Amino acid sequence: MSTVKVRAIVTTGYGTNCEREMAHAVKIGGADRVDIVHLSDILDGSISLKDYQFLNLPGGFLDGDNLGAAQAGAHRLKYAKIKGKEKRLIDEILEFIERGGLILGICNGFQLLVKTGLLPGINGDYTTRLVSLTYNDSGRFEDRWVTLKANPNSPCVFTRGIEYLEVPVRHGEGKFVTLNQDVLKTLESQNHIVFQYVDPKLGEPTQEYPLNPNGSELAIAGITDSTGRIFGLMPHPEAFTHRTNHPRWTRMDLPEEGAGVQIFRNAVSYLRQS
Ligand SMILES: NC(=O)CC[C@H](N)C(=O)O
Repeated sequence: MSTVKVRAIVTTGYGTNCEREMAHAVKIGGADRVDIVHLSDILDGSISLKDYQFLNLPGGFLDGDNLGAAQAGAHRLKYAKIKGKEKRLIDEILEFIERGGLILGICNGFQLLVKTGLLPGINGDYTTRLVSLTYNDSGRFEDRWVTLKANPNSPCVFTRGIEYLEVPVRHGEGKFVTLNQDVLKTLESQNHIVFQYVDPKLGEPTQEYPLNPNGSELAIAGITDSTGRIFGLMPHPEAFTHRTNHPRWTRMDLPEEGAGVQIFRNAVSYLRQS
């Protein structure tokens, strides 16, 4: 039995609103310690990512979605220096990745990962911005349950053993787009695509609304970097930790634990073994 203690950090502040849900999911996923930390405490140097192996970026409305969801937050991450150090937050995150840490960005956290260039992280390039998340085709905030299909060939450590997953989305800017067709082809051929929105009856990716709630290219709901250790997705697995979260729980025979927990359990197991 491995004795590695898994320490997870969940960031908050500046408009984040899913930190408690995410911390709860990480906890029942098996982490030994879960700290909810204000981004300002990292920026002022009082908390360091060095003390953690699992970085969680939750959903919300960072800076009120000003300039586009997570755009202002991405600038802070890339350009604000940590007090008393010559380092920026992004440098601390790059060191964290180098040390083998795991990063999970959900919804606003995913938007933050793509807008900084940390994803798609093709062949270790964590600074070039190649993809984005923009306004839903419907032109409105989408708050509904969707069905996802996992790519069995993706290196993503978070989705091991998952074939399909039902989870909610709640976003205004969830449409996944790429800079050009070459980027999209690379994501596909190098298995960066982790989750796609599917028609639950057919089990295949769909562009049909509302099964695909935002019009994402190739129905993409989540992607990973080349190592499989950085994962971002628009839907919320942390919002399905208990059977009563499911909209049809009174009519279905569901296990006590919600299916979203597996994402967090996989992360913790991976860290225990590494
Ligand atoms: N739930 C979320 O994290 C929402 C993200 C972002 N504010 C959007 O509406 O797209």
